[in-house]
Amino acid sequence: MSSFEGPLLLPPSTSTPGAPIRLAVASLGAIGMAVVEAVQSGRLPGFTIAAVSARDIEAARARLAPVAPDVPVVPIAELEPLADIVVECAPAALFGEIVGPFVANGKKAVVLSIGALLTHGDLIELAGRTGGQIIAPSGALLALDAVTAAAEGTIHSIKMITRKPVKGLLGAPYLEENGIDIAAATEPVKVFSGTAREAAKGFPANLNVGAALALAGVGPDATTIEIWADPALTRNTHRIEVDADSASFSMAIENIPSENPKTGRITALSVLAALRKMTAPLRVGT
Ligand SMILES: NC(=O)C1=CN([C@@H]2O[C@H](COP(=O)(O)OP(=O)(O)OC[C@H]3O[C@@H](n4cnc5c(N)ncnc54)[C@H](O)[C@@H]3O)[C@@H](O)[C@H]2O)C=CC1
Ligand SMILES: O=C([O-])CC(=O)C(=O)O
Repeated sequence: MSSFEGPLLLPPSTSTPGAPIRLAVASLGAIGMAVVEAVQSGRLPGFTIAAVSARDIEAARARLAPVAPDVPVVPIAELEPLADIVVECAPAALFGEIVGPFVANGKKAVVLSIGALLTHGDLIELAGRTGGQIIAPSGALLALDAVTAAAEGTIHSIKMITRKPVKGLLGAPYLEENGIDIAAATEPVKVFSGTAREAAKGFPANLNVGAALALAGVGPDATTIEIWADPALTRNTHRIEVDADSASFSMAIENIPSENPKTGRITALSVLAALRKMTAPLRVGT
């Protein structure tokens, strides 16, 4: 469950009509920095970076200096009063601390550590009570539009097969707990087969896409995940296979890693696309 135990404050605070929507970015890793750079360069009209948080405040100020010298770097607990929306892109363990204050105040949270949502159902309920909203963009995955549409009917089965370069999986608790050593692998190794819930627990920094697929479709216990470490790969690849009463489909994505080898470059772009859709006169896709 969430560690967030803050107050439930109603009604939601709002920004001045016509003013840019104020974004808080937590934190300044591969995704956060890409979002800040895009907004600062004017690629997302109508939005402004109001504040960021980081583990090392001085290092973050130095990182921001060339692109956003005036943006305040503040502790996570100080973000909410400064912004309308938070972009959560920090280690999963900080999820409740980052998202809680925003949804408690009827605000939106765009979240990337989607695996953490499986143990923070209380925050979804909280958002339901306050009028806040938790938005999980497609991130590094594809086809969530078709999965959510199929879920309006009956989905018979959903499976995802993830293949990652070895360095995209190193350090995952599941590997350490089960004594699986992939560092010296010379051919593809199947390291996990189970449910999306088990995958989120065992690979908290590597498999948010499994949790996203589960939440879009039939839930974490009915979604099947297979994970392979493949030393020949340079891209994180995800193939999903869906069988529903409305359609059957299988789709795959090959993600070019960002500066963080666990994270595909497309993830930060999906945040920009999700934010843009919030105010766009035309929305394409569900
Ligand atoms: N939904 C999706 O499809 C995807 C989700 N993700 C998830 O998004 C999140 C962010 O990913 P990346 O940007 O690649 O991670 P990253 O590791 O590049 O950045 C995380 C940042 O959080 C900072 N941090 C650590 N402790 C902190 C603290 N106590 N307070 C504030 N900041 C702190 C780190 O210094 C780092 O700058 C991760 O949870 C990752 O698993 C990543 C890729 C795809
Ligand atoms: O799901 C994740 O956390 C990251 C991922 O697989 C990718 O970027 O391809």
